[in-house]
Amino acid sequence: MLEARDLSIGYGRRTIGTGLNLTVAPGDVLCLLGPNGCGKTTLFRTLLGLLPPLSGEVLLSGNPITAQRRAEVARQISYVPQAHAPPFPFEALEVVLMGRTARLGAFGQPSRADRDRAFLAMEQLGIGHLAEADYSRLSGGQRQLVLIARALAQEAPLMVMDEPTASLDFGNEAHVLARISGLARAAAHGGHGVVLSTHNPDHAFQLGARVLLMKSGQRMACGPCDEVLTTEALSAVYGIDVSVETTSSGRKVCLPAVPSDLTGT
Ligand SMILES: Nc1ncnc2c1ncn2[C@@H]1O[C@H](COP(=O)(O)OP(=O)(O)OP(=O)(O)O)[C@@H](O)[C@H]1O
Repeated sequence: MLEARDLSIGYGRRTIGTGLNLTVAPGDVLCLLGPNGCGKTTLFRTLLGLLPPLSGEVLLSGNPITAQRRAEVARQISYVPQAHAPPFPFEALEVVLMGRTARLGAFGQPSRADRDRAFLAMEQLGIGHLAEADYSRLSGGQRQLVLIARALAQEAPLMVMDEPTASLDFGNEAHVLARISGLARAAAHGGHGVVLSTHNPDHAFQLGARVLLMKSGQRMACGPCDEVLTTEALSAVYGIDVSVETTSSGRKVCLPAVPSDLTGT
C-alpha cells in the first residue's frame, strides 16, 4: 500500500503543492486530474521517492519510501513516465526487459524466463511485432506502449502512470484503459493498485476510479468519480463551462463548452 501524509512537494525552495493526502491499496485506481502545471508529475516523483518531500511523508508498505533501497521500491511500484526518445538506440524488447532488473541479483543476467515475460507483456499490448525494433525510432504512441509493457513485466503490485494514454490513438487508448481496469480487478487475487494522471476526465468514469482533483498544487476534491467530477468542480478547476452528461448506455461523459468569443456566435 502507498500512502502520502500531509505532503508538501516541490523543488528546493520552490513549493509546488501542499496538504496532499492519498492512499492506494491493491484494487484501487486513483486518477489525478488537474490543469497543466498543477503538480501531478511532481507529486508522482515524490510518491516514487525520486524527489524528497518538502514536508510530510510517503509510506510504502508502512515504511518511509526514502528509507528503502531502489530495488526494494522497484519490486513494489512500477512507473510509466511520459514517453521520450532515449539518447541511445535500444531494441524495444531490451527496454521492456529493464522492467525485470529489480528481480535480478547484483550481477544477475536476465534469464530465458525473464525474456519470455517481457515478450508476453509486449504481446498483451499488441506490440509483440515491435520486439526487435529500434526504440528510438518508434512513434510516440508506440514508445508509450513499450513503457507500459516494461511496467507490466516488472510485476510490481502498484503502478504509477504519468499520462499513460497521452500519445495513443483512439483504439490503443481504449485498449490501455481496459488493461488498467483489468489489472485493478485482478487485485482480488493479489493484483495491482494503480495511480494515473490524465487530462481527460472521461477516463476516470471509464475506469470507475477514485479521483484526486488538483489545482495549483492543492487538493480541490477527492473521492469516487461520480461524486467528485461534477459540472461545478470541473468548471472551477479548468476555468471553462463543462457539462457532465449520461449517455443512453448509462456512461457519464464530460463535454466542454467552447467559449462563444471563439466560435463567433
Ligand atoms: N525540476 C524542476 N525545478 C523547478 N520547477 C519545476 C521542475 N519541474 C517542474 N517544475 C515546475 O513545477 C510545476 C508543476 O509541474 P508538473 O510537471 O508537476 O505539472 P503537471 O501537473 O504534471 O503538468 P502537465 O499536466 O502539464 O504535465 C510547474 O510550474 C513546473 O514549471
